[in-house]
Amino acid sequence: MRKLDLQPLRKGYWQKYNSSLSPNIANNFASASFRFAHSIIPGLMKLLAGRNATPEFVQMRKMLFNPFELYQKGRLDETLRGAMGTSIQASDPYFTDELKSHMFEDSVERMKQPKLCGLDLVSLNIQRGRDHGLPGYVFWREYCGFKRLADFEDLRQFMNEDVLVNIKAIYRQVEDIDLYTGALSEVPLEGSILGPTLTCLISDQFVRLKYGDRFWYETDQHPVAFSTEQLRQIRKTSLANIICDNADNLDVIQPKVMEKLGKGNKYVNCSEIERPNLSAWKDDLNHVKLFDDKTNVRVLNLVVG
Ligand code: HEM
Repeated sequence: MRKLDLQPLRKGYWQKYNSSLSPNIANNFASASFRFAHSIIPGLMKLLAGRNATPEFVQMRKMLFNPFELYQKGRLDETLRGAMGTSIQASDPYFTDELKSHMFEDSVERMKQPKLCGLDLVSLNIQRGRDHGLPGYVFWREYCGFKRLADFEDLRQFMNEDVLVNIKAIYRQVEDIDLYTGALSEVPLEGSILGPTLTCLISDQFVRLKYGDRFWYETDQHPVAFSTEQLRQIRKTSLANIICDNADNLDVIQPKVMEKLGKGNKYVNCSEIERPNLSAWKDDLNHVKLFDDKTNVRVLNLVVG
């Protein structure tokens, strides 16, 4: 993130907009690479009634297409508390059965349709890559600048034995391996949850989304640029403040929501979390000159009256 300058700035404008880069979403990103996150989803959703309460767990199949649960008193806050206190699963080629065998199973029943078996998200992902015409894993490794793979033995350097056994049992040749299967089977890089191919393809997308975006919020290009004061206020926004402001009655939160509670990330009161002050966006009608200052006021009165 730091090397590619993907971190938000703490102050000032970001001046690396590049009009020759396309911020479009790449086919590989939507049909395979960014779906890696399906592997880190836990099968049970945690609900926490209070910070010291005993957690309750609900199978994911019961929650998909079921927002009605959240309408019950206290349920929204229990869900948010539970989600903030849940760690991700390992990013690997293994998935919860809730997504592999039971996806949307209960929602069909709720719609009073005859009971069907659930869907398999992993098969859908692999199939989606194929019907979008994605070349195989071997192609994408080369695309990322890695050495061309000649056979299954070449996979040993970056895949574990158990994974390799499965891959060899399913695919006839190394060129047949789907991008989704191959990329998720790589051992993650040190300090990361992604292997080399996913790191390459996902960072390519994020670089283009930022560098190729003429409206990037930190741009200094007029007329789209925010004022320095507006930017200062935007930088006070955090996921913690958004959750506090939108929950029903959440009293405390960890400031770094996506990180575990602990030293350096202890509960603080929602009222103590910094928030942006929106007065930096207040219009000063005296500056909107239609003819002169006097007529401006009269025109507005006419419209209102
Ligand atoms: C409970 C959580 C989730 C469920 C049940 C879910 C389910 C799905 C389903 C059913 C599809 C369409 C599959 C197809 O027919 O091609 C899909 C697509 C996708 N998912 Fe997920 N997903 C979840 C979470 C996530 C997360 C956390 C990420 C990434 C951070 C993600 C990334 C994607 C992407 C990039 C697509 C393709 C979107 C597109 O091209 O329009 N999903 N997901």
